[in-house]
Amino acid sequence: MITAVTLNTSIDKAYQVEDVKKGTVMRVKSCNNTAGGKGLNVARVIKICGEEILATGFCGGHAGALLEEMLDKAGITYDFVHTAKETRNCLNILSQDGVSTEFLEPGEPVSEEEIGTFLKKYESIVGKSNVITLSGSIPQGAPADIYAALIRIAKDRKKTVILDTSGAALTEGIKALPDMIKPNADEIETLLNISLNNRDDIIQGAVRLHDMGIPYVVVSLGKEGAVCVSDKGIRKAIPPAVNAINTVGCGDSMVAAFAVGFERGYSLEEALKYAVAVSAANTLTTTTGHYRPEDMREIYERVEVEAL
Ligand SMILES: Nc1ncnc2c1ncn2[C@@H]1O[C@H](COP(=O)(O)OP(=O)(O)OP(=O)(O)O)[C@@H](O)[C@H]1O
Ligand SMILES: O=P(O)(O)OC[C@@]1(O)O[C@H](CO)[C@@H](O)[C@@H]1O
Repeated sequence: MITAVTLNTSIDKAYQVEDVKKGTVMRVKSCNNTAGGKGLNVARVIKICGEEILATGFCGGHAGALLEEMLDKAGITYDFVHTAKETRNCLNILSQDGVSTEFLEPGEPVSEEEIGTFLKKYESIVGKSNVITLSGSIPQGAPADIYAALIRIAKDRKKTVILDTSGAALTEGIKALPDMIKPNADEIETLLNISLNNRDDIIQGAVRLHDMGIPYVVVSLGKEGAVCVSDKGIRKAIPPAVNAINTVGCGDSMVAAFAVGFERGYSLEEALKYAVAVSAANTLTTTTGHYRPEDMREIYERVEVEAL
């Protein structure tokens, strides 16, 4: 089983509009609500991939109840700590030119008691999982090293852990050496306190992170695909050109597919090719953290993998 942790859940609202014009009244053409926060996108994609998934983290209030209802409809098993405060909303405004503008609420604080309850729940859940994904921002009230604590608990039980976050949560989290991280170029710059000027710099940055003791460092490069630095070498996978309509959740789709790859024991090449195909397929639907299997299969055949 794979467990997807989302500490800062949200009801994600994807608005389709003609255009975004600051200072005007804009009518929304359609609104697509999904159970969000990065880890729930991961959970949805893992479910489509066909693996057993458990979603956990915090949720609360009416929005929390709605979120659980959405997961029920999607057939995703969950076990959340219910918070006294309401789950947040995040907005993704998709204009007709394909540009996406996101507004992410910070979310309400969680209490010390709620964190304690979650840690107990997590310990029991981890025992039943093979792979754990830790995704997204952390709620106010949670310590910056909370992911480091979750990684240590999982690694003590010999589980595979993927960490996908940013800022202080990432800086602190990598100290516990997760099995995989998926930083973008900005995050590598912050982690290593360097500036990256080209593709070679990005790869060298990823190599440095790998040398610190992180077995898989995956750097996603948008429509150019992704590079993975690992003990088995450095591989790059490039997707075919696609008509992307919504790139929000692509990073989460990539994490989901890697989690599935670890669960199934894929080789480095297989896992990277699969992750690039799943994440590229995610761009072809307006639903965040979703893909059509037929799109993925068609893209998979055309993903090119090369050794660097
Ligand atoms: N326009 C695109 N065409 C094809 N594939 C894409 C496109 N955009 C993203 N992808 C796929 O999704 C993966 C992740 O995308 P991206 O690099 O944008 O991630 P990210 O910045 O980490 O995303 P997020 O903000 O969702 O965490 C890419 O490595 C690629 O495989
Ligand atoms: O605040 P977080 O959890 O870091 O990011 C939240 C979020 O932007 O991430 C997803 C896209 O990756 C969206 O579904 C969601 O709104």
